[in-house]
Amino acid sequence: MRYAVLITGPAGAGKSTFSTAFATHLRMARRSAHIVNLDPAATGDAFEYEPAVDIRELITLEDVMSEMSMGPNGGLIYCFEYLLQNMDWLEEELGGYDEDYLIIDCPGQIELYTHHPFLPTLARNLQRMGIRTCAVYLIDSQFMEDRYKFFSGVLSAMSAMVNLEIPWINIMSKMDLVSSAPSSSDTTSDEPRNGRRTRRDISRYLDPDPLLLSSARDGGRDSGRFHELNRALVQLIEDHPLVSFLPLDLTSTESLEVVVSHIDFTMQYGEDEEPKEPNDLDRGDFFEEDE
Ligand SMILES: Nc1nc2c(ncn2[C@@H]2O[C@H](COP(=O)(O)OP(=O)(O)OP(=O)(O)O)[C@@H](O)[C@H]2O)c(=O)[nH]1
Repeated sequence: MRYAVLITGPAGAGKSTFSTAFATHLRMARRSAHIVNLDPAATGDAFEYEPAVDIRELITLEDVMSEMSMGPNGGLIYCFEYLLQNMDWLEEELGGYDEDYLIIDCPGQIELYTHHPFLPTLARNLQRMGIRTCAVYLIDSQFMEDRYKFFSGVLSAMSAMVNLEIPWINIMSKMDLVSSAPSSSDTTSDEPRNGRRTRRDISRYLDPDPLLLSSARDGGRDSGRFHELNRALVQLIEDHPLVSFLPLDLTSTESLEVVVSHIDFTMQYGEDEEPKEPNDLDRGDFFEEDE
């Protein structure tokens, strides 16, 4: 059995960094892992490992922009459509990897996740090739600094999940940038105190609490029609609680291990091994000392 993890998420969410850390972790556990680069705009030194398969060997954004006189956005879409027309190239490139873990680093263009058919078609093709596939969707922990930005991230994750229809894990990346030190006594407010968030604050973002939106007090912004829009979003998230996030702190081996365990479980990696119970998997030590 071959396994593929699509590493998705908006630009700068940490996809390439996570792909490298993930590959290193699997290799240290003596598992065979390879990075597949599907970003035709990736710069030469984007990867610590040479990608085993690289879309830039088929087509690069630079060539499309210069030869077709296209801008960067149109050029990227052209590259993905070109790849879809050349799935036999990808199939051939992946053909040599049996019983391997393929870590597929996807581009950060948000259209790809919300409405473009590229990723659903790619996922169907991978499954047709007999590759068990799941996706992780990263959003940057800095989204937690602004609730409106955060909920736009939640909605983008929800939209991408619905669009892709494969097993799915949402990840809050760059948790090393978030201080989770508990404040002395008050853990009821969701506002950071002295610039530091409490663990309770963080849990309200990992399991998105729609009340964060309805309790927003941002001056004139939450009046009138904007307030109505927020209420509608709160209702949507309450009615469809599809999105929760696993925290990822790449400075902690344990945090990475927890994320990898969830990915393994989602794909039922190694069917011959003892099946894992979902309850055996927690979200690491973010809340261990809480309460
Ligand atoms: N502090 C911290 N920085 C990170 C982490 N992951 C990535 N970064 C930084 O965030 C920036 C973007 O990281 P990338 O891994 O290139 O993000 P990406 O999602 O692949 O970006 P695109 O391919 O452009 O969409 C880089 O400056 C990284 O060094 C992390 O876990 N912690």
